This record gives sequence, structure tokens and C-alpha cells, in this order.
Amino acid sequence: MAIVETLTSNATAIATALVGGALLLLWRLSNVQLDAREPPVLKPTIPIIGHVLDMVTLSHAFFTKTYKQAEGKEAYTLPMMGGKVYFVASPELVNAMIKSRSLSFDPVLRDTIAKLFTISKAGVRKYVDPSTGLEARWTKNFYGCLNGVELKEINKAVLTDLFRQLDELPDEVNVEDSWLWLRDKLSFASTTAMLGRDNPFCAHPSLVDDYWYVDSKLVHFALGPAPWMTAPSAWMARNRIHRALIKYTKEKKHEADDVSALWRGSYDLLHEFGFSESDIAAFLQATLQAALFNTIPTFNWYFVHIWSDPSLVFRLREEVSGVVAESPERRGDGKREMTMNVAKLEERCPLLVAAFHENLRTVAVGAFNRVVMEDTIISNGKGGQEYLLKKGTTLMASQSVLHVSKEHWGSQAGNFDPTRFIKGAGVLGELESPIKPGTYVPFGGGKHLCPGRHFASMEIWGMMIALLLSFDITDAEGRTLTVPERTMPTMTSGIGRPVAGADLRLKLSRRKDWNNITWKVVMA
Ligand code: HEM
Repeated sequence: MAIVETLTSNATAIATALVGGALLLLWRLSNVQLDAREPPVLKPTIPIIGHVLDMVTLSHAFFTKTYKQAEGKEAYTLPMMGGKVYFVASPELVNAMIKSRSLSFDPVLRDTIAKLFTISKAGVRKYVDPSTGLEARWTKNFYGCLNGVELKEINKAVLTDLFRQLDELPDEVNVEDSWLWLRDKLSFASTTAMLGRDNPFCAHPSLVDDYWYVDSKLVHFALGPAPWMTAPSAWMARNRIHRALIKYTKEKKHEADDVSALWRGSYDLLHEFGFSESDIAAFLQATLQAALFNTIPTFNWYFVHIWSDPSLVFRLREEVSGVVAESPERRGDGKREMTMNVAKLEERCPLLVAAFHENLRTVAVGAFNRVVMEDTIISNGKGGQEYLLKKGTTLMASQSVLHVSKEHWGSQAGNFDPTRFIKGAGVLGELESPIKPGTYVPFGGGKHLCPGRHFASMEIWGMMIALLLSFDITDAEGRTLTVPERTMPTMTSGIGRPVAGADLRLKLSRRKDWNNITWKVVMA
């Protein structure tokens, strides 16, 4: 009897301890302990897991949902399974976030590169080891080679390849899927500009399909524990691209004259540090990822936004005619040569540039991530509200909150209206341009301001000018295009795609007086 009683009371004690422990754990998980100066907590609707669940299921719409729940708060703390993430919503705080040196994007970038691409563990260690100085030189090479003379060279190369592709088109073109058609043209031109004409994507166009397939599944690589199981086809496609880039590297194709200074500089650096050909190819894959994944969807929406508005097409044609001239001499093949002078396009084509920005404002919904490297105070202005951010925590902001907020963009915030970006156009009424800092951040800002923005812009503007002048473009029935709905991009991307089932057929007809021409880019 005594033994039974002892056992029973021990079992009761153990059960009580377990239940107590579990309750304590639940309490700890659902209640983050904050300093009073940290941004206030925004509790999830489902305790503990609610925010994580929403983030996974809603992707970028998670941020607009929490912003609504936060009822105008400019900063809040999101408890996540016992941890926490800060979120800032106001342009002032986003500006402060982007500019702060103690809020770093570097750890996020390193982690992303290591997860998405097949760089060896030793390679990653070497890259991030501050004593080697490699990471800083890698970044410097990126910014240096997308500027000045090198920028001119890569811009010329990308437009030359795009123009070659346009020149080869017949006078009438029927396109089955505008997204795929534009995607492929720009993918070939971008890879050619970066890696030279003798690059694996042009030699094996199925690698372009592979690239975009992998891009659509990258979230499995970034967040999932086992992408080879959850996204096996993407896993294999990524490896096919990697193998093709190893071959490109082994065959020393990067030494060709038409390879960009950007990739030659990157290669030399990795080679100097003794990286294997496999690691070099994986870094090249990461570089291509950065160059393509935003630029090409941006062009797609720019294209449909413009061609769905005939009066805009009319005004743009007038404007861009000013940067185009016919060469007096006929070429040897009998074609007329049209030169496009792309110098100072921002000054000479304000509407083209305004439409580009308005397009990015309406389609870019990406998130910014920073790691708090040391306890940091950010403020919403001189003498304004201050917030304490604790070391080791992640801080996020989202274009989805800033870019279409009625508060910053007026009651018609959801509409595509390029005149918003033309100073003095007055369409915003009380919210007259120029744009308030921090409300429009398609290329980020501060230390991590996108180094590829000039390259991407020129590729997009040049291609658009040539299309505007060379072709009339309608849907398959000859009607004005309509803008298809966009998918919500995953967390590894910031711009959606046309929804499945949208009619993306196009008809292109060469305009009178614009047949038998060949385009040539001029940079001065
Ligand atoms: C329309 C096209 C593009 C858009 C919208 C875009 C957007 C962005 C944004 C928002 C960031 C900052 C991320 C952050 O602060 O968290 C960024 C960074 C970056 N972008 Fe772009 N980008 C574009 C084109 C390109 C191109 C063409 C390249 C390369 C050739 C490129 C290379 C990079 C790199 C390397 C970074 C990281 C910079 C750093 O860590 O300091 N981007 N981009």
C-alpha cells in the first residue's frame, strides 16, 4: 500500500511539474519581455504562432495586415514563437533604419547567399571572415563596376543585344505569353551583357526557364529545412545552372573581351582568394540572381502599364522621338540605321522616367531586413519619438506599406499615374510632388542602396523606347492591353507575376516608316 501511495504521489508530482513547466513555457512564448523604450507589442490573433503563420501564408500581405491592426502605430514589436521582430512603418523611421550603420543588411545577405547557392562551407567562412577583407572588396567591386565607364559599357552591351533581338523580329509578331516573351528577351540580353555572348544561357535557352523556375521556388531554399525534398525540381534546375556556370568558368569564357568589368572583377577577386571553380560558379549564380530577379518583372509591368494607356503611349512617343535620329548613310545590308542617344535620359525623357518610377511604386512590395548589431536608438525626427532596438533582433520594413499608403499618396494611391513623379504636376493636390523621403524606396537606400539601379533603369528605358517607336502593340484581338492581376510574390521576391490564366497574348505590328531599320545605341 505504502509503495502504491508513494508511486501515485510521485506520478502526481511529476505530472504537476510537467503541466506547470508547459504552462510556464507557453507563457514565456506568448509574452515577450520588453524594455519600455522598445516599440510596443502587437499581439498575434492566435497566441505564439499567429504572426509566423500569417507571414508564411500571407507573404508580404502580412505587413499590410499588421499595419492595419496596429492602427497607425509607426513602430511595433511582433512576438514570434518566443522571439521577436521589430517592424517600422513610417517613412521617417524607414529612413532612419536605412541610414543607420548599426542596423546591418550584411548578415541577412550572407545567410541568403549561403542558403540559396551551392557555395561550400569553407567558401562561406572565407567570404565572411572580416580579417580577409574579401566581403568589403566584393561589395566595392559591385558598386565600382556599375558606375562610370564600366556602367556605360554594360549599358551599351545590354541595349545592343536587346536591339539585335528586336531587329530580327518580322513586321508582324503574334506572342502567346507576353511575360515569357519579354522575360526571355531581357534574360538573354542581361546575361550577355554580364557574361559575354558566349554564355551558357544563350547556348542553352532552357537554362533561362530553369533560372525562372528556381526563382519561383527560392523561398524553399531560404526558409525550408530540406529544399531537395520540398522543391526537388527546383533543386535539380539550380544544380543544372551551377554545372553550366562551372563549365563556363573552367573553359575560361570569362576572359573574353565582351565580358563585363563586373564579372571580370568578381572573378579575379575570388580567384585571388583561392576559391574553387565550383564556388566561383556559385557566386556567379548569386550575381545573376541579383541582376535578373527584380529587373525583368519590373519591365514586364512597366510594359503593360504603358501599353494599357494609349494617351500615355502617344505622349511618350513624342517625348522619346527627341533622343532618336536616323543616320544619313544606308548600311551595307540596305537597312536604315536609327541611333538612340541614351545620355541624360532622365532630363530628356521626364515622362518615360516618371512612368518607370510610378510603375515601381505600384508593383514593388518587397521587405527590408536588418539585424540590430548593437543596442540602437532610432527616432522619427529631430526631438521626436525615439525607440530602443535591442542587439541581435531583426528589424523589418515593407514597400507594401509605404508605396501605396493613402496617407502618403492620396486617395488615388492605388492608381497608376506617372505624373505623380513629375515635379509640379499637381495631380496629388495636397500631396504635391516631389516625393516625401522614405515613402518611395524601390532601390532601398543608405549603405545598401541598390548598385544595379542605373544598369536596370537603362536596360528598361532603352528597350521601352525601341518598342514604343518600332511597334504598335495590342492584345490578340487588336484591342488596347489590359493590366493583368498580379500574384503576391513570395518572401524571396518583391514583385508579383501575372496571375495564372490571364490572357497574355500580344500582337505587334511594325509602324509605318519603322520597318527595315536597325537600332544602334549611342551614349553621348
Ligand atoms: C529594377 C531592378 C532592381 C530593383 C527594383 C532592385 C532593388 C534592390 C533593393 C530594394 C535593394 C536593397 C535591399 C535592402 O536594402 O534591403 C537592392 C540591393 C542590391 N541590388 Fe538591386 N535591384 C534591381 C536591379 C539590380 C541589378 C540589375 C543588380 C546587379 C547587376 C542589382 C544588385 C544588387 C545588389 C548586389 C544589392 C545589395 C547591395 C548591398 O548589399 O550593399 N540590383 N536592390
